[in-house]
Amino acid sequence: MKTHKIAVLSGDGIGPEVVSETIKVLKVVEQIFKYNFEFEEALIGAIAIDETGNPLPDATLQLCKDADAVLFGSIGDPKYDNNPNAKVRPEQGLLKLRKELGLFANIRPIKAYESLLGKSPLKRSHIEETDMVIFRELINGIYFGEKFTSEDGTHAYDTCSYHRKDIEEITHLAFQEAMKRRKKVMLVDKANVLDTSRLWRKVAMDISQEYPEVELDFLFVDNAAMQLIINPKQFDVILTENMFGDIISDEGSVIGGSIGLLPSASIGTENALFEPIHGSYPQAEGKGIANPMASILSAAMMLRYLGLEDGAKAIENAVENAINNLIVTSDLDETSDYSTSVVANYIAKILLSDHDHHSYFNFENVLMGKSTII
Ligand SMILES: NC(=O)c1ccc[n+]([C@@H]2O[C@H](COP(=O)([O-])OP(=O)(O)OC[C@H]3O[C@@H](n4cnc5c(N)ncnc54)[C@H](O)[C@@H]3O)[C@@H](O)[C@H]2O)c1
Ligand SMILES: CC(C)[C@H](C(=O)O)[C@@H](O)C(=O)O
Ligand SMILES: [Mg+2]
Repeated sequence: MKTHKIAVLSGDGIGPEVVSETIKVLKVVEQIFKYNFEFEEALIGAIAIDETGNPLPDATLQLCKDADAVLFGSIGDPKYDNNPNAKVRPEQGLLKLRKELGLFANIRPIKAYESLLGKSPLKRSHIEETDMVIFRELINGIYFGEKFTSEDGTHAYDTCSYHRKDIEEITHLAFQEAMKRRKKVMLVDKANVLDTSRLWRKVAMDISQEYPEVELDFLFVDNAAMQLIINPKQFDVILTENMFGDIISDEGSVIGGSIGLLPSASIGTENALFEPIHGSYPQAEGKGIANPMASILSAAMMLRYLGLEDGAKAIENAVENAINNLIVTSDLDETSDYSTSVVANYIAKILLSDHDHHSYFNFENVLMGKSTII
């Protein structure tokens, strides 16, 4: 089996906690399916600023370019969030990495798990059977346009800019995904106000000609924010620009019950990075309460991207088993006191019990501190 080189960027806050649990799960999958992973860690975010002055050191970027895939945790720190004057910020590391790797499509699946329907603040009848995927453009738009702050700090602007070529490729991906699903693409935009949105509509209409079986529809983002709450079942594939995608995906996470469940894949032509959609959740750092599932499910998306479908499916099934048995962190069940690692250990145990009985018993010993196979 080919060796897959995986760059591991744990980052800040809960990033290192959820990523180390994910690697534990990946090592179990590696053993079961005889995969061969080579993990190499590198700095990004606030920790990279502390250690090198740069939120994306050159060595990190090079490692990611050379890797078969990047596993990313989260970045961000209150010392920057609370200081609008900071010139260097952790988020710049992630944005530069996405841009340098050409990760134009951020794919964010959202679904309502049957056993969590009662855990969402939204009504069960509204959310059951929801199954959608957001295709968020990731390396253009207002995040990357010209920016300005005046010397006296009284004037600032950010510019939202798109070229046709920035929209085409992700639009094709969204239509191709729709062909495998319920054949519906919803473009979320603000075409009643923004020129960039009108360009998105034109490009989507043109490209839709190549996919006659797929129904293309349009929704203004303000209405989309409401529809996501009152009737999320209507969505199959949502296609949208960078900032709208950022906002509506956090909103959509409420359907599943917690943002701690939502994975994502950021795909480019040459590279790919896998990241939970949540941030560094600094309030939880070191407490062992962060939900590791978004990160573990991002790793499943990584395996699928690497062509390791068996491992991907096995992880998704094991996570679903944990969810069905309510072996979840407190974000999904306020009565739960299962920690980040207890949840990940359970997922690892299920993988072993489903696929590798011999090691399963060893793993029981590991959990009881009697062995160190993992
Ligand atoms: N991709 C990223 O690395 C990323 C994404 C978003 C925010 N950020 C950064 O993270 C920092 C904190 O931002 P924020 O508070 O707005 O967003 P956040 O996603 O870190 O946390 C928002 C809330 O979501 C919940 N949450 C998030 N992750 C969770 C998990 N794994 N398990 C359980 N609950 C979870 C918590 O209730 C938390 O208060 C900021 O510095 C921000 O810039 C980074
Ligand atoms: C941290 C930030 C730059 C990032 C974004 O806005 O893209 C985050 O919110 C995300 O959703 O990945
Ligand atoms: Mg976000």
